[in-house]
This record gives sequence, C-alpha cells and structure tokens, in this order.
Amino acid sequence: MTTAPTIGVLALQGDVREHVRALRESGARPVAVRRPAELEAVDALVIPGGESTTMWKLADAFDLLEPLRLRVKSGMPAYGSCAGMIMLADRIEGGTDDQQTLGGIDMVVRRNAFGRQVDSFESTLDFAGRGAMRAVFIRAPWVESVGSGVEVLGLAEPGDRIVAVRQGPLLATSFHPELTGDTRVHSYFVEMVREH
Ligand SMILES: NC(=O)CC[C@H](N)C(=O)O
Repeated sequence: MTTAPTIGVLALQGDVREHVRALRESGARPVAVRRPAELEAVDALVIPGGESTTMWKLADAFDLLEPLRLRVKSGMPAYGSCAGMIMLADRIEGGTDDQQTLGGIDMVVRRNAFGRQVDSFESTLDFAGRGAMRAVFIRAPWVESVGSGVEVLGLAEPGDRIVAVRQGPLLATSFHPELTGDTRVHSYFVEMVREH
C-alpha cells in the first residue's frame, strides 16, 4: 500500500479525537466510524477505550455489532485500546452476564484487573522492543492468558502483567497511547496495516 491507509476510529465513545491525531501523525488518513457504510469504507479500525459493557450495546444500537464481527473475522486489521482490547478478546473475565465482545484474539482478558489495586496509574514499559514508553492505565484490563498464536508485545508493573498483544492483523493494549503524545503504538499499527 503506497498511499496513506484509511483507518477508522470507532466513534461511539472514548478518546476519538486523540486517536485521530495520533493516526494522522503516524501517516494514516483517519476517519470517524459511526455507521455501517463508514465501516465498509475503511482499511482498518481503531477501537478506543471507554466502557466495554456499554460499547457493545452502543455498537448493537448503531447496527455495527455484526458488521464489526464480520470485518474482524474477514481479516480487517484492528487495534483495541483498553475497552477496545476487551472487545477484541475471545474470552473475558469479570464482564457482566450478558456482555458480548467481537472476539478475534485468542486470549482471556480480565476487566478492571489493576483496578482492584489502584484505579489509574502510569508505568514505563517496552512496547514491541521499541524502547521505554510511558503508558497510562485507566481502570485497565490485563491479559490473563493467551493462545499459542498470540505474540506478547508488552508487560507492565505491577506484577509483569501482559498488557500488549498481537495476533495476525489484530493488536491490543491495556493502556492508552493516545494520551501521552507518543505515537509509537499507532505507528506500529499503521505499519501492520501497510504490510497487510
Ligand atoms: N479506560 C477504559 O477503557 C476502561 C475499560 C473499562 N474498565 C471496561 O471494562 O470496559
């Protein structure tokens, strides 16, 4: 792909503007996605943080849940941050009884996992071997376990928990890279989309 890839940002809740800015700085053409037709037009999608229990209901109300599942299943690159990570998990712990995800990454994600110790915090971690990075966690999940096809891209204190993973065209982080002005995670995703 030689031209800038068109990357959607799911705009139902969360830091849409910040993701748009980080994607633009990383060489992509970002667009907000709220409708099925907008989803169809993108090469890839970012799913921001928010509240995963609300996000799937909003996606359902906007007639996006099934189209999202289909596109993820058919191999569209997607990057989920925090609640977005939960949306990309095949299995979750600590969800509500009726909670649904899109799935796609063979992992178990525990909701509000760090939250039992502390609500929000910052940590420094190495993302995908690209050097030390400041990471912001807000009522963040962690990855409890991963299947053999999942690459672990980052661990965080406290507890050396898995907080960044990739499986094929799907990327997920427990933290919010859109809040620190460090575009390395978005650049990594844009590279994934270009190589796709
Ligand atoms: N900042 C976030 O996205 C928090 C995630 C939220 N705790 C959830 O379970 O969906």
